[in-house]
Amino acid sequence: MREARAVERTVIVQLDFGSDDFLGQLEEVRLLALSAGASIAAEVHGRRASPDPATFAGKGKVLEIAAVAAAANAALVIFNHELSPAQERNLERALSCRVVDRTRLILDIFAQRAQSAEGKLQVELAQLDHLATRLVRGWTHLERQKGGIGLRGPGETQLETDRRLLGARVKMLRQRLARLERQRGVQRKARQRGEMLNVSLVGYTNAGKSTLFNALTHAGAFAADQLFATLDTASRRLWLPEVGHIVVSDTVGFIRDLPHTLIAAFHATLEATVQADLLLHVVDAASPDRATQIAEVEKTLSTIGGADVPQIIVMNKADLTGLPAAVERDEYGRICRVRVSARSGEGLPLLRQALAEVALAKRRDVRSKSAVPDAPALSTSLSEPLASMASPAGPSAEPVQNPVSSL
Ligand SMILES: Nc1nc2c(ncn2[C@@H]2O[C@H](COP(=O)(O)OP(=O)(O)OP(=O)(O)O)[C@@H](O)[C@H]2O)c(=O)[nH]1
Ligand SMILES: [Mg+2]
Repeated sequence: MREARAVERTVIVQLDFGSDDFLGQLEEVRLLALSAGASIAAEVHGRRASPDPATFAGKGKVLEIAAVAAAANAALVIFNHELSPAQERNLERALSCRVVDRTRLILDIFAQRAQSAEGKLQVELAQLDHLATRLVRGWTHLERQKGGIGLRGPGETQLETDRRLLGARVKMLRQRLARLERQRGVQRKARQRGEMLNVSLVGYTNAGKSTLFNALTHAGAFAADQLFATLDTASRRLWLPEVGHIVVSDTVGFIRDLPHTLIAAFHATLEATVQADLLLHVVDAASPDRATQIAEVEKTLSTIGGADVPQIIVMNKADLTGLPAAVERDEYGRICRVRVSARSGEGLPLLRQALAEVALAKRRDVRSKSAVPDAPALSTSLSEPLASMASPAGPSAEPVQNPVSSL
């Protein structure tokens, strides 16, 4: 949609309202800013009981930010918070430079990354939604002022035109998206009816989903130490010995407080993502924030209808934690957690085995439902791959026979 912009000197502002994860959130906004292409010139932190309604930060803090921004010759101030349109406006006036809040920052990264026609439409829709609230609120604000002094100016006409154009564009984008969604729905139904297992990689941004996707499928998906490196869903077939092909999809990562405009615009894609037979929930096991990140992913999954889809937790980046590859099984004997390193490849045989078990279970299920005549032959072929994989002769078999209980 847009060319990557020139590097902008940026000041990051984060206020502490009593969060128990101030440092984790600070680390995250740094990575977000860098992912958007900003250069971080300075940071301002502070503590407050609650946001100031007019300027979010208090008077003294706003003066401090202004001084820091001027000294750093910054063109942009990023607030790692959600600002109201009025707060944004007031701050821009007080700081004499552009102010971007967390939502707009994330929207900007999405806008830079979108590749597919659908992704671009979704990001534009989210941006217009975001802009619309600002225009509408700006408009009421202006209306009130102008009503007071009884003047009508070009600014008002401009806003009115923009608003009408905006409405038309939003409508057109929604129609185009609906068409693409219908097409995809048809493809998905066809896929789901089959015996082939559909697996989606989900997880917090930067957890290593694309790296794992590449390691499993030998696809060339873009993986980078950036937030939201992936925006478009990519699917590849993965061949598993004794099972055949399964389909694995790599998707957009989740983040704390994913802007609701984005969830709304990406709803169809996200929903399609989680309508898989199995979710591989990839976790950056080396991150000190992994517990919060897991909880955030669970939260997002439940808003997009994915809470009930079977899940295997993949504790990734084992090379950084120094812990060995391992699997953990639930009370029914099904693999529920795997520890791997997508980078070194350690533990991937265990993950493939977990996928094979689920794929075979789905096949069994589909065949028993449709009561195909060759069902008895299946039970033989089913037991073979599992037995051969569980054989102590196989290099990946050992940890499966001795599952660890605390990954
Ligand atoms: N040390 C180590 N780094 C890893 C591993 N897996 C991924 N990474 C690194 O983590 C960073 C993020 O990896 P990606 O695969 O792009 O992560 P992602 O979850 O797809 O991220 P988004 O698409 O941005 O949501 C990259 O720098 C990877 O090289 C791993 O097993 N070990
Ligand atoms: Mg990715």
